[in-house]
Amino acid sequence: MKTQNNSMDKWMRMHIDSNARQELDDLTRQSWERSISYNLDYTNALPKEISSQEFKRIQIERQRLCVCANNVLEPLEQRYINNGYGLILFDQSGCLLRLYGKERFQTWAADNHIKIATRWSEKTIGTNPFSLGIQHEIAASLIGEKNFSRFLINGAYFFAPIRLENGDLYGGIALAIPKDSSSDNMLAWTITLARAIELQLFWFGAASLFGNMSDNCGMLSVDRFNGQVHILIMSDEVIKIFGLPSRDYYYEKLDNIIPNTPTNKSFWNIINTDSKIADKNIHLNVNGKSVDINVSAAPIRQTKFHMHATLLYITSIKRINKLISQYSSNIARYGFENIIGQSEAMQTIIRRCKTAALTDSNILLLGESGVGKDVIAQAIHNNSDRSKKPFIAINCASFSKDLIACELFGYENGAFTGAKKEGALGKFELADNGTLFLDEIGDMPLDLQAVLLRVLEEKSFRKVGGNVVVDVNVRIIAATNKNLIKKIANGLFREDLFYRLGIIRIYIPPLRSRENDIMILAKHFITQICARLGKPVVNLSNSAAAFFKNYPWPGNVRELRNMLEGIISTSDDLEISEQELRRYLGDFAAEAESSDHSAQISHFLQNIESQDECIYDERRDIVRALKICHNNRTKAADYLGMPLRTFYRRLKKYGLLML
Ligand SMILES: Nc1ncnc2c1ncn2[C@@H]1O[C@H](COP(=O)(O)OP(=O)(O)OP(=O)(O)O)[C@@H](O)[C@H]1O
Repeated sequence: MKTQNNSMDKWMRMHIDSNARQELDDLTRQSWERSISYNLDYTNALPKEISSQEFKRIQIERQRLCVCANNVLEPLEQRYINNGYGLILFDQSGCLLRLYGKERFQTWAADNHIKIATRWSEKTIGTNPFSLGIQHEIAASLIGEKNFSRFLINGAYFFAPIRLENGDLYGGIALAIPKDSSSDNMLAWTITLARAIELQLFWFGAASLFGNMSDNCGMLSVDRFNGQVHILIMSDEVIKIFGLPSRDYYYEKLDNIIPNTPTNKSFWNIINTDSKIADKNIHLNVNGKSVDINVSAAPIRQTKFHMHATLLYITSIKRINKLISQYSSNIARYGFENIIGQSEAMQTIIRRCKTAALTDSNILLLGESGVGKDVIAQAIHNNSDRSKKPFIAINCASFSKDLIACELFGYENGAFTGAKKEGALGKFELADNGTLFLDEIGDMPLDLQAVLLRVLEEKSFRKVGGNVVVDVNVRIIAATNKNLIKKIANGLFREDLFYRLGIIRIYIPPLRSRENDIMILAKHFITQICARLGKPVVNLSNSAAAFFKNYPWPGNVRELRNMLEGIISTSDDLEISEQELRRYLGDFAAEAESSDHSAQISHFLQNIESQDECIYDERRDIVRALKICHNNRTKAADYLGMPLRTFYRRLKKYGLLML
């Protein structure tokens, strides 16, 4: 009783006599001076109570701190903490989050107004070790009378800050004990506990960092405790795949995020059976949205740390499909540097294509089969702003009428018998933000042409069997070896689609009319083929070279390359002779010789319609646009995708202003 009275006397003296405060260390004394200046009622000063709503918010915000502190302190609370003392967890603002200790401690704490959902600041309760430690981010201990408020003088308090890896203050832990029971090394104990909590925070922080290392594959790790499944790691990619708001989901119950409903049964089976699985495609409903994922999972058991977790690697099916497409046939390998051609025609084409690549307008490539439309489309893509995005090609002639719609727009799950369960992405979605190359556009069925036109105009579409509108940002490059003008005249190709696709129209002439390119291309292919076959580079004899120039090349560049490959791979001669060429071409060579040049061409090209009409005729296009738009110039300019001012300049240029 005497000591208690002594302590009370000392405490009173410190309140009324500044000399009595000289024995305090500097930081504590300064805090006392400030507390006195606040005019606090030190006999009744209490920490501020926090509303339950605010406290709930703080608990969610500091979920990570609470869980990591629980991991360290709960085992202590159960086994080692004796009845007399306890531990107190604070957040970085001095909010008391949790008390750990047996019943006697809890009662003692309550008697001294040490309760959860209270905020401990110097301004409300005067000098106390918790706010002192938080304010200066230091370990602090205050015993009995060194505390400002009457309610703290019965105890001894040892506070240690809890910091994150980057040094930021995250909270604090305090050991509280009735004053008479305190001993010397208690601050060291508290600091050790704080370090243990920091280590937990670091470990989970590092695990999350690890989970975020890949942008493509998400990591979800869950922990099983008392029959509940909690989230340990949910990487940013998983948050994105599930379409959830971006925040910390640490230790949230998994079924709050992915409800354990029949739709999500396959996913919950993985969690509940806790087995190892690889690459399972799963359909989920998260937050009311359908999500298709590919999952690999592995259980983690760590007995020493009581860890019973499952680690899941999650990738969106959308992404996998995209990769499959990207890495199968859809790679734009060619740049303009790979396009060989010294002829004036080819040089002009390359110049025009380079300019066109910088715009976002649709491009229509016209020309016979094998002239290089595909390689030019790739080069345009690679020279455009979209070069880092997908280049997706589709050959419109190689699908049936029904299939091509699925190929272009994809389908929803169960859209038709035999459809994949998880549905499929179409080329439009795969090409989002990139380029869609519609090869052989002249062979697209008429009804699909109407759909395509709508997609080009609205920049959105519906999947086959689906209702959801999918927005896309795709640049179209279309190509054809068909005479579209003739097709339009025969009602087989939509005129409006022709104009929409051919905002920029580029005609690639056949090889026979690019005489200068034949030998350059031949030499280029010879070097390339010989290198690939590991053979010394072969020459062309003079007469073979002369034969080359006179041959009509109905198959254009493709034919030239195939012929050279056929000859080089079956002969060991170091020179390609004219005889060799004749032998390879057989009847074709004889035919080529037996008729005059123009007859040869028409013979070989009987299936290829003249492209001359396809050559870009701007005047004709403008007249046609005006006719379609009933002479409304604004509409006609829009129809051609031309700025109005340019349109007027063209009207003037072609003497059409009076129309
Ligand atoms: N200027 C060129 N330089 C280099 N290689 C070329 C050139 N033009 C065409 N080729 C090659 O010729 C072959 C045929 O070209 P490509 O497939 O681009 O023709 P295409 O006009 O798209 O034919 P199709 O109409 O049949 O689809 C390809 O292997 C391509 O690499």
